[in-house]
Amino acid sequence: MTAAQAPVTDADTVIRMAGVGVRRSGADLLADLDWTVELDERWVVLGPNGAGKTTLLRLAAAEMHPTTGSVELLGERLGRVDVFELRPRIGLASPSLAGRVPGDETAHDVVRSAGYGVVGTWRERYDPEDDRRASVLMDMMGVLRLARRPYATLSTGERQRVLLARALMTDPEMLLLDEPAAGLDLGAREDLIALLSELAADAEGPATVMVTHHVEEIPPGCSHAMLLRDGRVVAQGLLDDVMTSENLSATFDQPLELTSRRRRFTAFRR
Ligand SMILES: Nc1ncnc2c1ncn2[C@@H]1O[C@H](COP(=O)(O)OP(=O)(O)OP(=O)(O)O)[C@@H](O)[C@H]1O
Repeated sequence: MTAAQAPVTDADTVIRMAGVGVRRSGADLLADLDWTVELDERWVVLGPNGAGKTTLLRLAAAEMHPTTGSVELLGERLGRVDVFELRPRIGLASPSLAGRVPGDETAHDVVRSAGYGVVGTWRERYDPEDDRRASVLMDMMGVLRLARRPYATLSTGERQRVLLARALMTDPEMLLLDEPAAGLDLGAREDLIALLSELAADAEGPATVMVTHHVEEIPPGCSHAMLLRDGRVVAQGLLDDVMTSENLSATFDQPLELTSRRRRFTAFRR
């Protein structure tokens, strides 16, 4: 391979976006976005409703293509790679995925089918190792006792844990979480944040990108942050540099005071 043919991304870069724009119906959902995520980084993406967070995550999940610019995921350029080969290397838990799970599917099947990049068991063939791994992950997430329950009968918090186990099923190189704490009660939210914090601390764990609306949900151990507003980056980089009252105020377009205590954030209007 000549130098010109060599992949532009080094092995530790899991996401590289350059000059990315996404345009739909004449509107810029994302514009002029440059972003690099390394294997050992744990990102949070924060912004108000409609900022473009889910669009960004869908690009990172190889679920859509940019209108302009380039997206490289795990060393492969979107548009030049078979996304069906790429997707099992990416763990995704998102409301849109949750909405596609057939209600009568058991929790165990929801987790196990991730290896095939499908929701809903169809004609896949599973080996005992798939079953074992699904059980180990469900145990880790505290939902093993619910393995035989239909997904539709689970509570919001139980579903989130099942989806997290599913996202980890393929031992992904990157983990993408879209509002994992949405709809959880205080205890379930704190349990989830503790779990995400543990994952973040695992040096062998995947690069992680978590989308949220709430600074309270940022798990200790997050290393980087991106603040988005109207499809544009307000600030991005090391968490401590990005998470300031000024940046947060600019992102949510109101005077906000950001405080942190024991590696957790709170924000309120001044
Ligand atoms: N196909 C489309 N055509 C036009 N606008 C769209 C389309 N899809 C999404 N949008 C708009 O793009 C913007 C960004 O959407 P996106 O779902 O990425 O935002 P978000 O930051 O995840 O929002 P939320 O926090 O409310 O989930 C929104 O204003 C949405 O209405």
